[in-house]
Amino acid sequence: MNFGVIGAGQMGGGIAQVAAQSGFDVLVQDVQQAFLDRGRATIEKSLAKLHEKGRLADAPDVVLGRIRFTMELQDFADSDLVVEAIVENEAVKAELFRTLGGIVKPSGILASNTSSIPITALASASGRPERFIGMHFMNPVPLMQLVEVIRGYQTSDETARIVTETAEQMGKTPLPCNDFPGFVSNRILMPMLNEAIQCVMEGVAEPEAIDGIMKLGMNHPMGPLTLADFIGLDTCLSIMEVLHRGLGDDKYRPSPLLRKMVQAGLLGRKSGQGFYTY
Ligand SMILES: CC(=O)CC(=O)SCCNC(=O)CCNC(=O)[C@H](O)C(C)(C)COP(=O)(O)OP(=O)(O)OC[C@H]1O[C@@H](n2cnc3c(N)ncnc32)[C@H](O)[C@@H]1OP(=O)(O)O
Ligand SMILES: NC(=O)C1=CN([C@@H]2O[C@H](COP(=O)(O)OP(=O)(O)OC[C@H]3O[C@@H](n4cnc5c(N)ncnc54)[C@H](OP(=O)(O)O)[C@@H]3O)[C@@H](O)[C@H]2O)C=CC1
Repeated sequence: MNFGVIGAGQMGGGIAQVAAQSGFDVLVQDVQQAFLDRGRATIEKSLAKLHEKGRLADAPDVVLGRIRFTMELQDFADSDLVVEAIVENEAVKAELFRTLGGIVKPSGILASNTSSIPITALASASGRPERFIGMHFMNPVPLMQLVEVIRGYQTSDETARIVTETAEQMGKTPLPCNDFPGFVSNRILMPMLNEAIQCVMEGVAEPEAIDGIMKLGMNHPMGPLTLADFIGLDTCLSIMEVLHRGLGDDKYRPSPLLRKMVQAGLLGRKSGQGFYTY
């Protein structure tokens, strides 16, 4: 399978890596060489770690050898499946899919790894709504089991079947859902993270105590503020805005502190500072 990935950030890099681990020929695109270099370095580090633990079937070099890096969208003409993992912004994603729809061969499937943006709207932009779907991986992709498979209004049964089988070939567990704001994962997860941020703002407890209470009290692997920093506070804000706008209920209102931190450029782990310093 010719497997395409757009965006070499934390999600795109992880998706490309797992696709290559499964034996697919992978092509990754980003808008600057520096982002491609950073993505490649992250993949190398992750492969080395998995190899050290005996969790890779092939040598890291062999897996890496299946991944090509490019800045040209035209290179995706022959892709069988392209997964988009660029910034969580509907206008930017729609523009990309308008372009990709004119490049990728007609039988190719286009998928978005979006956390919350309506699949049906992106499908319309692509010009091939029956061969468009949400393929939502979890962070960190090499370690997390789930792929949420989101059908848009016009997604065909054939497209859903191919993408489900592909996720299984990647060693993941695909679970289906329909196209509603935030799908299942972020409709349930993100309000909890937002509430934890609101607790910081209201002085209910210090960040370390909030995280500790949720880790020790609920057996969560990471506290909500650590997880928000890990996901990226900009991505968390975008998701809350989609939930608030899409469901029209003030219970999804983004915390003003979350908004302020994003305005200040405190995006969590990826910027070096969020609720914690990295
Ligand atoms: C926003 C969205 O749209 C959707 C989302 O993705 S929401 C986010 C979903 N993800 C989560 O909720 C993650 C919650 N956290 C966890 O499940 C766990 O903390 C975790 C799986 C990330 C890590 O597991 P952990 O038990 O805490 O152990 P930890 O010691 O931190 O890491 C385990 C090992 O994996 C390694 N590891 C971490 N990331 C890795 C990666 N990308 N590749 C390879 N190895 C990795 C670590 O280096 C560590 O190795 P050592 O044992 O040698 O130190
Ligand atoms: N973070 C998470 O935990 C999860 C995120 N997602 C979703 O995955 C997507 C990517 O998130 P994430 O990897 O965290 O984000 P990152 O910021 O790590 O990566 C996004 C990448 O896409 C690049 N990019 C931005 N605009 C374009 C464009 N027009 N064309 C090509 N590349 C572009 C970015 O470059 P630049 O640096 O210039 O912005 C960056 O390299 C989002 O839709 C997000 O909601 C899904 C599951 C989990």
